[in-house]
Amino acid sequence: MSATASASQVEKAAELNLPIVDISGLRGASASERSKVATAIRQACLDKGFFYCVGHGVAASTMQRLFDASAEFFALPMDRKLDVAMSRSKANRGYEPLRGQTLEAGAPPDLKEGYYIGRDVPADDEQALKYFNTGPNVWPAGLAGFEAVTSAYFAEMRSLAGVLLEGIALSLGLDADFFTTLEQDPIATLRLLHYPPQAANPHPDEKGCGAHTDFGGITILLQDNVGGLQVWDHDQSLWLDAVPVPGAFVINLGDLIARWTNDTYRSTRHRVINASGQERYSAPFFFCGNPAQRIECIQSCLEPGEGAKYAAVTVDEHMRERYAATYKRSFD
Ligand SMILES: O=C(O)CCC(=O)C(=O)O
Ligand SMILES: [Fe+2]
Repeated sequence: MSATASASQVEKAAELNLPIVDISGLRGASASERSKVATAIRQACLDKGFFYCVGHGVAASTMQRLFDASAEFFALPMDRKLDVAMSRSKANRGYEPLRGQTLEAGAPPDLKEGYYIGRDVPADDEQALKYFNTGPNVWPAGLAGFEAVTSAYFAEMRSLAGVLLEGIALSLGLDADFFTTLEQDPIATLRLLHYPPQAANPHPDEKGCGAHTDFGGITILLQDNVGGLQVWDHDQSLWLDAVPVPGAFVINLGDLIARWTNDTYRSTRHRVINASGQERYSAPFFFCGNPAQRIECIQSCLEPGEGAKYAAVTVDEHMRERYAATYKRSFD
């Protein structure tokens, strides 16, 4: 796998009509450049709710290092992977075997294996004792560089999420710092994913990742060149291929932003079907936010006379509920 793609893949991406948004203007000081980016983000969020992001400042070599670390981990013998099983971690860190999660209710479990990394918080820290998905990471023994590479990538994603959230705030006509409290001590998860090729005769409806919406605020997805991610087109009622674009992240919004904006910005359904015959690797970074943050409809997202569709909820409550549904067990 590699972080670059062929010319034909770029052409296909252009055909797809998922917009490519260059966010470099958000990282500069010019108010008019920031506003241009905010307008492009707004259009993308009102339309498919998915876009390719370029001008993000993350080097291709950083992406490649992450893919290399991921492939090295998944190639380990199963007993070594199970030494760091997620089921042993109170903070849901570590290895999740194939078919460990069912993202689409009623469909067979997902044909993917994963590795979860988050903000490293000591187990006896007050936040770890209180909040969902908060605690220490676990690291596989004997994999030189795995912790350093994935932790550095996690830090880059956290700062890119901050830039994107500023753009999203501006795109909603809010102050650029609207999401600052959300960014404090956040729940955020980097998930390394490995999809084996689907069998020629898979179980009916079996997928790499069942159709779902993401749970959190924003997702920054790195995918390799294999393809297989599909995005639901609400207006045309069909699945669109999100063809890999070299060096670009795929950005989408999760349920928390949909709730916060009363579905002005929707949390778009997507799924993965790896029919390529090849191994597929991806790495979504889910930025969910401060667990105590209350998500309550932003008043300016309401039309005159319109009511809030969703009850107020904290990030912590919402995340526990979504994990419980897709892992079919309680996360109290
Ligand atoms: O692997 C991908 O491309 C998408 C993964 C995904 O949607 C998820 O983990 O929520
Ligand atoms: Fe997803």
